[in-house]
Amino acid sequence: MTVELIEITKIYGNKKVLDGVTEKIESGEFFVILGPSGEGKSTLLRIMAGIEKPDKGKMVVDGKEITNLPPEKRNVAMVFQNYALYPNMSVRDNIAFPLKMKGLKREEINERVEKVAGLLGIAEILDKKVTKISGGQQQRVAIARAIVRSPSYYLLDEPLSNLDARMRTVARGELKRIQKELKGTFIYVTHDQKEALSLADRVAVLHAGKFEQVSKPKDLYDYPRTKWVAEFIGDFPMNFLPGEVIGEKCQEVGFRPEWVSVGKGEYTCSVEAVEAVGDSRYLVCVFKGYGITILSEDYYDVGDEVRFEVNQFRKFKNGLLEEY
Ligand SMILES: Nc1ncnc2c1ncn2[C@@H]1O[C@H](COP(=O)(O)OP(=O)(O)OP(=O)(O)O)[C@@H](O)[C@H]1O
Repeated sequence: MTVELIEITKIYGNKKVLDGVTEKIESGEFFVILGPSGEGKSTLLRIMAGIEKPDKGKMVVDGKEITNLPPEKRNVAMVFQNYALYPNMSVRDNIAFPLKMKGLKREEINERVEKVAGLLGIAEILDKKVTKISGGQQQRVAIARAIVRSPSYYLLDEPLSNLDARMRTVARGELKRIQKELKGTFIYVTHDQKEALSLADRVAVLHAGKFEQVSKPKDLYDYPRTKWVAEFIGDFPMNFLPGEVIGEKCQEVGFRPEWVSVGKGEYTCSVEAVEAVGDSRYLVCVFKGYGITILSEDYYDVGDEVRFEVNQFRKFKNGLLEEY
């Protein structure tokens, strides 16, 4: 189902945490809200869940306004960071709980629980106590419990954060597969850009109370609309130089560390620090008095002079991307 946010505003004390957030999330979309800590991601998700009320603005699901509906009337699935399973119950009873609350018949409950357990690969542990299964399995049970009711939309707040890095990558893949099978509208909050860029159909970057950019992951990386986004996205921030430094008639140019060729070209910079990643290295350099970072496949060390050329760049004016 489509989820529309219209001018959502939230004020705590004298701080405007959300300042008119507006966006239409399409049916079946995997929509990720990305932003640094404290920008209001969880607040926005709580408003979408109905746990919190906005000071201004509306929320519309499939054309129907639900701004003032409490969570239990919204048919929304929520998976939060600190999922709480019922420790005295089996996996099966945990997943079945929301259906029992709804008063469904036993056969229907069993059928739905088994279907969702199959989807999440936890069919074999249905009769175990939740205290006797691993953290990763508990996470899946929490997801299963949230999705078993066939909700209208799904809210996920950093649901994979207590898994280790390798498990997290596997779990991401599974989550994406589940979302496709369910054809669900997933709204997922994270501060982890790798997670956002690998999961999302579209990413919304939340900054200063607004969605500063809403784009496909690749566009967000290749065409950041503001300097702030360009510096926030990427292992290293985008490099910025006054246009004239590389002979361009514009206020500023921005280029990513890998948008250069190293070992040839008309420019020279000196290496101040090196960060090795796999078989490449980021060279943190000084170029004509400006700090830049470039990616090299060859070995360079601190103090070396490096030739390079810029293969592509973006033009910026007053902190905004010029039209492309
Ligand atoms: N109930 C509340 N009362 C007062 N201030 C709050 C309340 N909830 C959140 N805030 C403040 O609103 C801001 C946004 O908080 P929120 O938890 O939404 O951010 P976030 O982007 O989700 O951060 P994180 O990634 O760390 O969870 C913070 O400055 C926080 O201190």
